[in-house]
Amino acid sequence: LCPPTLVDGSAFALQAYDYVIIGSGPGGMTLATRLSEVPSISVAVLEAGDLHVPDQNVTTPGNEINVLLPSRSSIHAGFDSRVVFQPEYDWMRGTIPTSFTAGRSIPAPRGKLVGGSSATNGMAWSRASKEEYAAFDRLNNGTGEWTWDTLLPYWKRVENVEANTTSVPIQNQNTSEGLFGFGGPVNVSLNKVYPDSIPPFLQSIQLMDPPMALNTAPMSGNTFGAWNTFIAVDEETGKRNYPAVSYYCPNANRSNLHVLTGAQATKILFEKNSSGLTATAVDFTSQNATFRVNATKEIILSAGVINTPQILELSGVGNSRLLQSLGIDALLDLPGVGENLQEHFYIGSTWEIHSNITTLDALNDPKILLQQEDIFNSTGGGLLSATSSILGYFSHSMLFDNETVQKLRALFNKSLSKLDPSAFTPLAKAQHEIQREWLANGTVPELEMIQLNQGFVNFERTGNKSYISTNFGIQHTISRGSIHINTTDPFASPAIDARYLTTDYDVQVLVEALRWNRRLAAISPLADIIIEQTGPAPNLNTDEELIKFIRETFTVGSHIIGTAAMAPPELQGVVDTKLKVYGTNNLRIMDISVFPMELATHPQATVFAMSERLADIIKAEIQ
Ligand SMILES: Cc1cc2nc3c(=O)[nH]c(=O)nc-3n(C[C@H](O)[C@H](O)[C@H](O)COP(=O)(O)OP(=O)(O)OC[C@H]3O[C@@H](n4cnc5c(N)ncnc54)[C@H](O)[C@@H]3O)c2cc1C
Repeated sequence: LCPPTLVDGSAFALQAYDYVIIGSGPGGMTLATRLSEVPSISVAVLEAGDLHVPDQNVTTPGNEINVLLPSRSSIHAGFDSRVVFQPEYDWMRGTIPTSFTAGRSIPAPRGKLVGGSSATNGMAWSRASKEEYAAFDRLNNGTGEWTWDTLLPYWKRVENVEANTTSVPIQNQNTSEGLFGFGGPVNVSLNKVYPDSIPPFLQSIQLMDPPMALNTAPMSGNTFGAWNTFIAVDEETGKRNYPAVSYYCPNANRSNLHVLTGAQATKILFEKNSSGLTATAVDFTSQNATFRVNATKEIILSAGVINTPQILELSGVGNSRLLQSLGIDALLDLPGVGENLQEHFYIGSTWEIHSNITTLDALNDPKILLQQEDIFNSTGGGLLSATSSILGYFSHSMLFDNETVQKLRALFNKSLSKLDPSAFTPLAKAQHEIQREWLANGTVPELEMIQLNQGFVNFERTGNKSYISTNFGIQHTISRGSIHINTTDPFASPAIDARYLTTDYDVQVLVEALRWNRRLAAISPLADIIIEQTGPAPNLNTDEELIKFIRETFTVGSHIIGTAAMAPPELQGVVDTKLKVYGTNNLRIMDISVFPMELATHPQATVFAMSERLADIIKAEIQ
């Protein structure tokens, strides 16, 4: 049970609030809840979507199963997601099609409901390596404010770990008190159900040359190896845990926390004075009418990596040349707004396996789906409780022979040197130097492997066949994209010029990953359960053939970051280390767009922890 949100925009706009937060994802809702712990301050949240509590489409893990599919009508078949890329729950954004993506618009799903994209995501709960957070710090002049060590107490504050670590495919997983939290709002657990295709897969990866190691402490800052991922799921009920149920519902009755849903912010208003711009109000639409809500202390933009740069630009904050070309009064020239877009691109391999092994493909059979819905609703278990839990992170030398490692290193440098330097921001150039070091030292993961117990690429949807797949994603790409408005209409999607697969290096890493998969499939005991590879087709072998396959079928992690990056002004950063927008007195950004660099991880846990830490920063400033 959850108290309802406010829905009447006119009543909401009559009041002024100390803090007005735009967006209720892990960035916005975590902050709103923590700030409203101080009874003397009032906090208002504007959320464009609705409150979906209760809603089985959201809370049943299996309903999200196909997050990785590029398009529901593409060559990929599968068990359609009930939330991702569904207009009731999603902003339905997509990239500009290019020849690099074989003419496809690549979906950029984003949750549009209380809880944001954490309500529609794959639930994986992980942290990146210490060295990657150190890059956050390095890019911000080494102030020591945003590191793995400064985030650890906040991860622990968010988490309520309740994982059963005994009947799992990788034993002895570390859940020690030094690393985890046990009293926080977000329930973190491990899968309860593991298809029988997992043990042969795990055995064969350890027989590869070089062998894949298993990692039983992947949350310790060393993420190398394969592991069984934690998930943001309630162990007892098997249901997704996300900011609506973890942060909003238990605190919804606070008299100083006001959450208005169905309310889309369209513009932030500023007053100009000698110390810079002061954000004073937000324009928003609710039930087809337009309103303005005043903020007396601060406005915090938490609209996510796509809509945050859009709202900044609509409000006159961004690259002044772009704003002027659209007739927008440029209040602040911040050329980094909307730039530095980074994402993880993945390529899938699928094999049909013997049908006596039950995989998640069984859910394609409507009768089995109904049975599993009953099982899930009565026990919180069954196939619908299972996520793709076996994953891992690797440097090139952990997967490939020395010749390939050297080839990829050389290609990184060659690809960079071929590019027009003016196409990159100073921040991107600084990131590339860090990436060059990481490649040379092999100390940071370059690829993620996700194992899926279902068909994923070119498989038939018969319901009586079983498949196993892997999905390999490049973690630190050379390419950088952008998100900018091309109209002053706040209801139009901004243009997402993602530039995926525009450099030879980014593509070749995925080619090598496909070849690694071919080698894996020949190793018993995995080889013994495989009938045939269904994607990529066995006759695709040359680089050229595999690159065509990659462009036609690659998917993304939905881990876009960086479009309002935390970085110094000389690198064209947008926010400082207190997440305040340069040139403003009181506009902050708290969402994933502030990540200064892509992390080799599933990012939601870091967004929650950063928001928890920002709440402490703001509370300290109030006193
Ligand atoms: C399909 C998918 C799968 C993913 N899988 C995983 C995973 O398994 N593990 C993981 O760690 N991460 C995953 N992620 C990423 C993770 O969910 C996001 O990184 C995280 O939710 C980002 O949080 P945020 O607060 O920055 O933004 P969001 O969660 O996107 O929240 C932004 C909120 O702002 C609202 N909003 C936007 N514009 C406006 C406006 N103009 N007015 C009012 N409200 C507005 C939105 O409706 C939304 O509620 C996935 C993401 C997606 C989309």
